[in-house]
Order: sequence, then C-alpha cells, then structure tokens
Amino acid sequence: MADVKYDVLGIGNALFDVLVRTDEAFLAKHGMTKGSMSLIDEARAAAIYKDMGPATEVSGGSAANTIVGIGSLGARAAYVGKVKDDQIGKLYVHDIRAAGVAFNTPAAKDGPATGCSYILVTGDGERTMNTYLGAAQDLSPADIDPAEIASAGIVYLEGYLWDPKNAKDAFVKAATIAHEAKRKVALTLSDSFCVDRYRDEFLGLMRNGTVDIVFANESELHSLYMTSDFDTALKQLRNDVKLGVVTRSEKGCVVVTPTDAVAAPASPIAKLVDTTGAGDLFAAGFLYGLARNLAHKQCGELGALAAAEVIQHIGARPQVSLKELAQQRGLTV
Ligand SMILES: OC[C@H]1O[C@H](O)[C@H](O)[C@@H]1O
Repeated sequence: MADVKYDVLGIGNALFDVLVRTDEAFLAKHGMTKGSMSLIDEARAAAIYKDMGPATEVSGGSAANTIVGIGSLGARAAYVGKVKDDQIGKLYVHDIRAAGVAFNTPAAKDGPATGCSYILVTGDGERTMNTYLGAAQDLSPADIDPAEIASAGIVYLEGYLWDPKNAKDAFVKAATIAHEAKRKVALTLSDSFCVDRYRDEFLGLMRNGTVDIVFANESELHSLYMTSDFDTALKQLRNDVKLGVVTRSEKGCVVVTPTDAVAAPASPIAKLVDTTGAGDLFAAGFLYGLARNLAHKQCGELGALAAAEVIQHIGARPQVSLKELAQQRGLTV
C-alpha cells in the first residue's frame, strides 16, 4: 500500500453559511421546518436573506467543517468541493486553505454562484438550514483526482451529496478508488430528511460495502430503519456496516461493530448557542482518533470535545485550536 499523504479527505457540498439568531415566528412566517435542511432556489434564498437581521457570514459545508476540524486537531486533511470563481468562492477557498487543508478542486468559471446556506438559529440553539446549492451542484466525477483519493487513509463523504445530480457519481467514483487502494470510506447520513429521500440508496451503499463507516445522529438512525425504537435501529446498524457511530446529543455517543458496542459521554458545555456543525465536528474528532488508531471510546471522547466547542458559538467552524483544547483536557493527540 502506498504511503498515506492525507489522514482524511472529505468530499461535500461547498457552502458559505449566512447565520442569524431569530425566533420561531420567523420560521413560521417562511414556512420552515425547524431543525431541517431544505434545498431552496435563488428566489427563495433572496426572499429569506432580505428578511434576515444582521448576519454572521462564515465558510461552512458539512464535510468541509469536518475536514477543517481534523486539521485543527493536527492531522493532514484535504477537501474536494465545488465553488464558483466569484467573490464568495474566493473567500471560501481562502478560508479552507488558511485552515491548513489541501484544496485543489477547480472553481467553476460560469454557471450558478457559489452555494450558500441561510441558517436560522433559534433561542434553544437549534439550527434550521435553507441551502441554495449553486455551484456545489456541479461537482462531478471529473473533480475526483484518483491519485489524491488513493493517498488518503480515510475518504469521508456527506449524505447531502446525494442531492445534486452529478455528485452521486463523484461519490461512487471516490469510494471505488479508495477501496482499490485499500483505504476506508466513511459516510455521514447528514440529515433525517435526507435519509428519508435516499433511504434505500444509503442502505444499499452500506450493505454492498461501498461504505465502511457510518455516522448518524439518533433521528437519522430512526429514519434509516423507520423505527422509533433506538435499540432495534442500533441492532440493524450493527448488521449493515463494519463501524457505526451514533451521536445522542447530551447522552454522548454509541460506537458499534458487528461484535462490539462501546459508549462515550458528551463533553460538558457552559452554554448551548448554535448546534450548526455539531455532527460535523463530532465526526472530525472521531475520525482524527481513528486515523491515530485510538480506541473507539477515545475517538468518541475526541468527537464530543470538538462538538462541544462548536456548539458554544455561532458558526460551524472551530474558533480555537482543537489540538490545544484536547491537550488541555488530557485527551491523547
Ligand atoms: O452541518 C452544518 C453545515 O451544513 C450545511 O451544509 C451548512 O453549510 C453548514 O455549515
């Protein structure tokens, strides 16, 4: 097997986030389902943005947030995602490279603008996302560089990639190359509504071995197996994938293999501000631990630490060095 150049390479919808704190009335006025991610067109994006208060603008995108978190923990990380060569796209490229992440996907010269997610954060910290995919929807198999994919120890893919038409093919191409190079492939289920849209396809990817590792939160897991009983769903997950990681908010996480199950606690927080990126940063800590061959419990503890940092401020990218934070807390890194 060739040397690993990147510990983890992520592929996802490259999105710039526009976040604002608001109230439930705003969600009701715009017909939004609290806690969900809805795909929107340009006209709806403009209508929502016009009505939003002063916003925080920061680079986002689920897998990109994870990859930035992995870099912040001190690992070698790379990202593949599509922006346009416009002002927001340039900011996006700057931010991801400035975070130490290798990023070489060519920006689109024409077509839709760089994608944005308009995120409403209510008083309880819950986030409701409205995503205009823009240029992200043009990610295609041509953007998948076989040598780059084969040089990553773990390839991490987001379920949201199943929404844009061509990204599915990019996803499968990357997974095939990774396995040919004897690498691991991880998938996050992204969102319970996304699971609802693509349940059979996600189960197919798990059962036919396209993915080795699956990240899900409780509602995604329940949606996947169409049951409200956690233990029933977990049992099915154990049969369907080599490694399953389920996050349970303040109850921590459960990590399962066909033969083993281990739990790790959540990390304490002073105040919940914004849940945007909680799952993304959990995956960052966990994958970092996996890349360092740590025990699953330690991987879960690192995930919890990274998630706890990100939910205590607005935006889905870490605001401190996660490596230093982990060292302060006595977690091995
Ligand atoms: O998981 C949170 C992320 O999902 C969406 O893709 C937003 O860009 C946000 O940063």
